[in-house]
Amino acid sequence: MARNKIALVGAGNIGGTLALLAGLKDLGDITLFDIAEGMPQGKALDIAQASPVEGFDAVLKGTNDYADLKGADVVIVTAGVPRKPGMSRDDLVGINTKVMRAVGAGIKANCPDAFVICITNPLDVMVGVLRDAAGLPYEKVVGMAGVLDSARFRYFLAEEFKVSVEDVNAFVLGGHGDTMVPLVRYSAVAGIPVPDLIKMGWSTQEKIDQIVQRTRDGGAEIVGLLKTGSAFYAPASSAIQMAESYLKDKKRVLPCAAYVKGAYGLDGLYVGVPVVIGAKGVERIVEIELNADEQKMFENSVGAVKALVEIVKNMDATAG
Ligand SMILES: NC(=O)C1=CN([C@@H]2O[C@H](COP(=O)(O)OP(=O)(O)OC[C@H]3O[C@@H](n4cnc5c(N)ncnc54)[C@H](O)[C@@H]3O)[C@@H](O)[C@H]2O)C=CC1
Ligand SMILES: O=C([O-])CC(=O)C(=O)O
Repeated sequence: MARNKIALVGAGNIGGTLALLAGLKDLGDITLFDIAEGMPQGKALDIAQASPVEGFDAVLKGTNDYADLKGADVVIVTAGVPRKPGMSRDDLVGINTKVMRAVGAGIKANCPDAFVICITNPLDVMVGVLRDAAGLPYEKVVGMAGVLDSARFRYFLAEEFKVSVEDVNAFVLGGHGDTMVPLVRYSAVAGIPVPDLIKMGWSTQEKIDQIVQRTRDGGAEIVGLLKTGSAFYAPASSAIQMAESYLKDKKRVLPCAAYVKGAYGLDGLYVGVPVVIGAKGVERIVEIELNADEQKMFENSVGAVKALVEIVKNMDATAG
């Protein structure tokens, strides 16, 4: 059987990490695309030279030509600009909208059958712009954020409870911004809900509230430490988990920015909700019940995403 082909559009911090992880996990052949000349070629060669040591067989190619996306089964998009300290993700909307349109056109022309995972920020809005530019079916274009936000939440909870990260389940819904909604009620250790663990004296409501806030600020915490860019190891791991679920038809239930029409009372918007990812792409939107508080927070987050969608529309109107 021929190997799958993974195309990475954007070969920067996340793109390079994605290429290494895809190799280590034997996901297939890897093409690294970037507009910077030489850089994707250099990273591809470097990772190829790690393959004999790590023991994986993959064709690694670096390129500046969209035609090399032909035949890609999965495309992961990180092209664009990351934020620096003092900026919000939303400040990237102008510059990254232009990049998403160029990338979408490249995907449309070369690999319209691929499953596309967008990572570029501001995520929920960028995945919509990318989808529209690529013209792919909605279920084949999805955004990565919820897996990352939930991983941060899980990590902080595991630290607090002094248990393995593997035994902590948690969900973060909504847009990938300051309004994201870490769902305490749906978070659990080996099936024991966090509210029960508080009753059992494992933690306090106050500490859990602090963890919720640290999760919301998770990206900014790393931007503040790195100073020159944003997180890239955990974002790359998160997108690879989504790609693997598609390629292996694992049907993982993962929080992703998916196109929601009907569920959650939404009328067609990309926003973070739990979905099932399998061979058909986003195979199902999982509509969980939200209590009044959770619903209010979710609506607030949806409102923030919609406001940014309007900004993109206004940019277009102004540009004529
Ligand atoms: N969704 C999420 O949870 C997360 C999203 N991000 C976002 O991911 C994006 C990438 O982050 P990094 O890899 O750290 O940035 P980076 O700056 O290291 O890499 C971005 C790459 O995109 C390339 N690029 C720029 N314009 C391009 C174009 N038109 N076509 C192709 N390539 C182009 C640049 O040359 C650069 O190599 C940023 O927008 C960042 O905010 C970062 C972390 C988490
Ligand atoms: O904070 C940022 O700009 C990058 C990002 O989205 C994250 O790490 O969650």
